[in-house]
Amino acid sequence: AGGAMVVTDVTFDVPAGARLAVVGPNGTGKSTLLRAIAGIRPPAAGTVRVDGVDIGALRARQRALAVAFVGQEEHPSAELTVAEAVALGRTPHRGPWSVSDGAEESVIAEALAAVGMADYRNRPCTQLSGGERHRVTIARALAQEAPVLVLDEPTNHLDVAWRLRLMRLIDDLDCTTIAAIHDLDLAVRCFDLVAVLDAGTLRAFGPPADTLTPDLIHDVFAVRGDIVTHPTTSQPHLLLTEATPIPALTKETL
Ligand SMILES: Nc1ncnc2c1ncn2[C@@H]1O[C@H](COP(=O)(O)OP(=O)(O)OP(=O)(O)O)[C@@H](O)[C@H]1O
Repeated sequence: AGGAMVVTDVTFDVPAGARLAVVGPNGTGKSTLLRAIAGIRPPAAGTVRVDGVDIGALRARQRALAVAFVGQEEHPSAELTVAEAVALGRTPHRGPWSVSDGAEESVIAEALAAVGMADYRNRPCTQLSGGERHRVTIARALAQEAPVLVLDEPTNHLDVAWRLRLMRLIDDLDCTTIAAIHDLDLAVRCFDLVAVLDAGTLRAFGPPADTLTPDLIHDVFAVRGDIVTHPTTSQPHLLLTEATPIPALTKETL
């Protein structure tokens, strides 16, 4: 309330099960949009519907059953063990008096295994690296088993191998996934749809090849984007370089 509108005029539909990458320069409104989608900070105007239901009208528990969210700098609570932090994802599924049973335990174990943290289950969250903590918060969201998973820059803190594993994981999930992502090459290769935000409005929306064109990349990000073919796999990749050629170092400039 009282704040300026950060994101305006954004309307799109994501088919169930699709993977949507939200891209755009820093400060363009990606986190704001994702928080609105997840119902964390409802929009001042407009609605977000999951399977036709306005999530702004849901109580917290129903909302948590509909959408799982991982924030950009979210950390598991320090006093919890890894397994306890992931178990929090099961809270909306539990009745007030229910205790954890075998089925609950197996969901938690599966989520931990998906992010490679099974061997850390009894470790306090304080004794984790930044990337490990981040993987635990992703496991917590997976354990929530919501039909929509919203991830704000999920590759942050992850090493190169884990960035690619996370993309594989997202690919294997049955749920709809919406992720803010800075790596445009990953957006092109690993997502079905791309929403390009530019200064708080939706600049383009559609399949990666139709949205992340060299012209649009130049316009929105002020860099040069070239689609190149991987020498071994023949897959298209997006190569990003500075828009203006870097002057070659000559004897005179050295
Ligand atoms: N709590 C806040 N109060 C006021 N303005 C905010 C607040 N949080 C973010 N903003 C502003 O809203 C705009 C959009 O921020 P947002 O975090 O959604 O951008 P973003 O696209 O996720 O950026 P980044 O790529 O840097 O994470 C920015 O101009 C930012 O300065």
